[in-house]
Amino acid sequence: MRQYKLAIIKGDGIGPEIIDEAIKVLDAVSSHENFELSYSDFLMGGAAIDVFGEPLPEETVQGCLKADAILFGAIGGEKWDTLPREKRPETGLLNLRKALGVFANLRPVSVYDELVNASTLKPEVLKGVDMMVVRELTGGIYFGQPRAKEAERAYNTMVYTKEEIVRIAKVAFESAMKRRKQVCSVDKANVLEVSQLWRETVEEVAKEYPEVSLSHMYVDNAAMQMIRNPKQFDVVLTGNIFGDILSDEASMISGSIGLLPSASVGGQVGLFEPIHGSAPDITGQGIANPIATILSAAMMLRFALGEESAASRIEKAVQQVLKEGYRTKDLSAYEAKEVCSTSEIGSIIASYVAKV
Ligand SMILES: NC(=O)C1=CN([C@@H]2O[C@H](COP(=O)(O)OP(=O)(O)OC[C@H]3O[C@@H](n4cnc5c(N)ncnc54)[C@H](O)[C@@H]3O)[C@@H](O)[C@H]2O)C=CC1
Ligand SMILES: CC(C)CC(=O)C(=O)O
Ligand SMILES: [Mg+2]
Repeated sequence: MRQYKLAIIKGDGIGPEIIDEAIKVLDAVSSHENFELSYSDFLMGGAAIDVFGEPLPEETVQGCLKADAILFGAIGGEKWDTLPREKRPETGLLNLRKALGVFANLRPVSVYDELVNASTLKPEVLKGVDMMVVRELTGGIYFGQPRAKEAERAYNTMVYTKEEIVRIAKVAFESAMKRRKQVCSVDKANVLEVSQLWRETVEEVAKEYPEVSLSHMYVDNAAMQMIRNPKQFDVVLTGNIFGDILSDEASMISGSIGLLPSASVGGQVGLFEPIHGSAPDITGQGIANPIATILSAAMMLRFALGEESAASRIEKAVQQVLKEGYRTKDLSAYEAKEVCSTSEIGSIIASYVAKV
């Protein structure tokens, strides 16, 4: 029997609630598809600060490096917000991504027919949206030096090397080759030198992919175009901060940030994480939507473990459950037959895995 070792990082806030549901679904699909998963828990973020005094213990990095894949919930919360930057949960996540070398974050955005009314956008604008945001994840302004916060002045630096741009651009073009063969590179080349290098380099990489059409868009326009006409996008290639912001925006095309999964790849081991954070405002209420995490687990099965059939079984189960009108609170206003708790919808999806 095929066996895989997973590192599990539940994290903070709703992290443990949503990961528990993803594991329920993984257990259901593995028994059905005849492979075995073993889980090892590791601490990170605020949970690790409380135990070890640091957000990313070495034990967690080593455990992750030994795993076949990592499933991650979310980190952060008010309790740790006053700590200096190096000690914060968010820095732990950035450092984990860097330590794993996962420079490419793939964030697919699509619209379920059943949720077409869940967005504030019109159904005709939404129907058929299918885009892939390819976000650079281990460079840019979140990592650049120098950085400092002084009493009267603070600064960060956005840096990209040509090598970093080439490798993420290749991921975007390879993705486009399997899709509708269009890449829209999003930058701010009208004001930022780093974006000028980004644009020139993406142009160079494009020459290796003559079948793919490349366009460029400034990030402010891209934010507007995503709402005006999201169907125009196939692959959106962008840097760390722009991709972070645009993908949260894009989640509202789907209807809720609780729906969007992601795969952080390109390193030794893949990290699979919902795009949202730890949602302290709803923690412990049993109302978080676990679908983004469940779909991240599906991406993990596909990209890290090569279990395509299991991955698509999970995706079909999620679709069927939404079709039948089961909704968590974030989506409850939209043709809900039944409003479910986090745990209820996880169990329903797990039970549908065998039926689809
Ligand atoms: N990958 C990660 O672990 C991330 C961590 N964070 C951290 O999370 C904390 C909260 O950050 P926010 O800016 O509030 O962003 P957030 O993504 O945690 O929440 C934004 C809003 O979306 C809602 N939401 C998020 N996930 C949901 C889900 N699965 N189901 C239903 N509703 C959901 C929340 O209730 C909140 O109203 C901060 O400490 C932040 O630094 C933020 C983003 C990513
Ligand atoms: C620590 C943050 C950069 C996390 C975040 O918002 C994200 O990766 O989407
Ligand atoms: Mg974000």
